[in-house]
Amino acid sequence: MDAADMGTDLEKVLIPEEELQAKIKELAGQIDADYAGRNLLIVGVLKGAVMIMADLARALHIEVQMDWMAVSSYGAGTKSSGVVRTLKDLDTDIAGRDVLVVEDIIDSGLTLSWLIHNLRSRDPASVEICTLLRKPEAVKVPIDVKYVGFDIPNEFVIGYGLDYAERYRNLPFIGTLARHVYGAE
Ligand SMILES: O=P(O)(O)OC[C@H]1O[C@H](OP(=O)(O)OP(=O)(O)O)[C@H](O)[C@@H]1O
Ligand SMILES: Nc1nc2[nH]cnc2c(=O)[nH]1
Ligand SMILES: [Mg+2]
Repeated sequence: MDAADMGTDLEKVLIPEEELQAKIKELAGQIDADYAGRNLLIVGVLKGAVMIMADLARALHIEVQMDWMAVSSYGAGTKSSGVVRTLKDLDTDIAGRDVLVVEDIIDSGLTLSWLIHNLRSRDPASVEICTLLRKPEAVKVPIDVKYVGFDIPNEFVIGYGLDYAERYRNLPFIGTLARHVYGAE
């Protein structure tokens, strides 16, 4: 799916595909350097982080293991409920492991602050965060993030894993939606 397939639903492209891919290579270079000689587990947060996990993992030169958690704090729309639920836990025992949580976006920070707290209670050697996007103006819970792709304005974005009511995850860029798509919300 691309901009042309969206008709009038697309308001604007915020971060084009080439910029995303260049940034992911840059992040991978930093992670390669920081975790050289270690045994890193990267943890993707379903479903939004699927694209960044897939591209980041392939851009890394170090060997990593991959696991997934599914947590949800958002309903069908654009507002966080503030209540985080575990929908799928890790398959891996992370005690003593170096863990890097990979996320698509930090908005309020509620999802990751809950998740990091949850993972730290399992006695890992280290837990760090890599997020493709962050909204500095929206953050309600400050979070220590080691790797950030882009700081973006406080707008609801879609594409590259990020959905609106489960739509538009399969766009290769980050964009914003035209007002008419949200309807009466
Ligand atoms: O910082 P926050 O305000 O908590 O928002 C960020 C989280 O919200 C989205 O996930 P969502 O819960 O919508 O599920 P999804 O990844 O399956 O789309 C996004 O992928 C992050 O995980
Ligand atoms: N699609 C999408 N999901 C989010 N979850 C938290 N913030 C956002 C956002 O801006 N877009
Ligand atoms: Mg998510």
